[in-house]
Amino acid sequence: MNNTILEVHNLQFKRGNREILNIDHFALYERETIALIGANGAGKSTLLQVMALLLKPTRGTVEFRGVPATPRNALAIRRRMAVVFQEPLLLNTTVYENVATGLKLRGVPQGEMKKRVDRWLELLGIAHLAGRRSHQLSGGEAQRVSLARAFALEPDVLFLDEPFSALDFPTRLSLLNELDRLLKDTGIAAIFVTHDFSEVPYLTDRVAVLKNGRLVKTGTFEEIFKVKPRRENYITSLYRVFESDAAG
Ligand SMILES: Nc1ncnc2c1ncn2[C@@H]1O[C@H](COP(=O)(O)OP(=O)(O)OP(=O)(O)O)[C@@H](O)[C@H]1O
Repeated sequence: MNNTILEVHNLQFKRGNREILNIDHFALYERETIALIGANGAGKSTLLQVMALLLKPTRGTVEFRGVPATPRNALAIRRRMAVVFQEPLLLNTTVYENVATGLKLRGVPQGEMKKRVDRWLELLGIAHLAGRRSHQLSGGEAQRVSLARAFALEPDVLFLDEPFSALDFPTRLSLLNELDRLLKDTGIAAIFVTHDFSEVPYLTDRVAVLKNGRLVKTGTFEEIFKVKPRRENYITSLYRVFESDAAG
């Protein structure tokens, strides 16, 4: 995993006179998942949006596969990326159309588009909801649609900004597990923003810690937390008990 897919150099982002980000260097490698963690207001969402070319840095560069982003190539680079936000931000239409729209806009031919939409609805367990309108979905279902929409674009980089923080624990747990498997299967590189440390062991090859807009540490889970990553915790165990009771 040593090829860099996304890199920032000498990055600064200001709002008015206030410096929000100041980062010398940060890189995401092919096939890796980075958990970007930090307290509220540390600058995680801002960094994610700068890397996704949704916000322009005040200083410094964002490079995609070694090529610095410029106003001329930004759209082409953005088309190699997909973003999933905390709010699913679905269009007021069917689940199928929500997943298909981005592909239509990118000129994917009809046959290929249908194949991709069907595949991702199936992989995210929502094929039965294809004809359902977005306002008739639960929060967990809506976030599955948002993930299907992002994966169907077959991006090189997926940005996830606290995608599950509004969901209940069982839903969050199953989506974290599924997302981990899908990222591994597809090899899509990802940056996963969270302020919930219990989510970190699920989606992490490396952890990056942001504090007051500065990157204070990057390393493996073990290097950062000095313990081995364990997904099991008492809430998971409680949930299993509840599940087996419900089943019995
Ligand atoms: N649109 C905006 N206008 C002005 N200031 C903003 C805006 N968006 C964010 N900020 C400020 O920028 C700083 C970084 O915000 P950001 O949302 O990136 O942090 P975060 O680490 O993602 O926080 P959280 O975990 O609460 O989502 C904060 O001090 C925030 O108040």
